[in-house]
Amino acid sequence: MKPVVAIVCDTSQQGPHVYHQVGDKYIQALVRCADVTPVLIPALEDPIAAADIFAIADGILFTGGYSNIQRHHYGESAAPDGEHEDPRRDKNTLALVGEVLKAGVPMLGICRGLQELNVALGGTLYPRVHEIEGRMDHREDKNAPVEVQYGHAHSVSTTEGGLLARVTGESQFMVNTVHGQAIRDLAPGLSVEALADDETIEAVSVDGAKAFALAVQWHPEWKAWEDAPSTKIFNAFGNAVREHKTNRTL
Ligand SMILES: N[C@@H](CCC(=O)NCCCC(=O)O)C(=O)O
Repeated sequence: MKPVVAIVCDTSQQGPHVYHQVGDKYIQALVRCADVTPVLIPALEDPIAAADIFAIADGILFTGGYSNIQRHHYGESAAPDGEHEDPRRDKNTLALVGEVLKAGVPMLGICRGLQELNVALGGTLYPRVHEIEGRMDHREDKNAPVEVQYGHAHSVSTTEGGLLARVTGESQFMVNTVHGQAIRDLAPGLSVEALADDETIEAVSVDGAKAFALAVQWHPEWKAWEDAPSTKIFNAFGNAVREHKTNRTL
């Protein structure tokens, strides 16, 4: 049996109903480049216990998502009306991060997932990084075709000797960019794994983690099999998940 990777869903309101959902590109990247079986975890009001998730999953993927983390989680006053938020996802993922690290379950965070890792461990975000002097606009052009939205947009430079540099074998490579928020204060216990030219933190790892614990601000899941660094990130995550499955005692 292949190892299982759990993905906590986004929620969205469709008419009178709440739906739980995960983008297909995350599922495809896990299947094709990590060789694991993805399972979707609904973002319940009363979150499923971490132990119950770990009983069925050998790794956790924290995906990207169009919603923004509610600002009170990182000490800011509420966002203006109309902000796209997903409090249910916040409640589920922010609590799960600490449990994942405590249990030594391998994790990969992508975009919102990186932001969740940072906020869960006590870091803060820029709610609109493009409004900060000297920073680039890291958002996609929503009117462009999706291939352009998720096409290479800027380079990142990896930290020498760091996890991401070892996984990709690269000191610099091109990434896409689809985010309006970004790390402001790095949480204690995280290390920078890559920076953009404007100093935006693009990847982090967890110091002294018991298992693979990497998060990136860009979207390696987008056609991961066509982009060498993306393939390597998912390969490395898959290998860590396989190792955890082999060694776990529960
Ligand atoms: N909303 C946050 C997070 C950005 C993010 O995760 N974007 C992903 C978009 C949808 C997807 O590709 O899954 C921000 O804007 O910083």
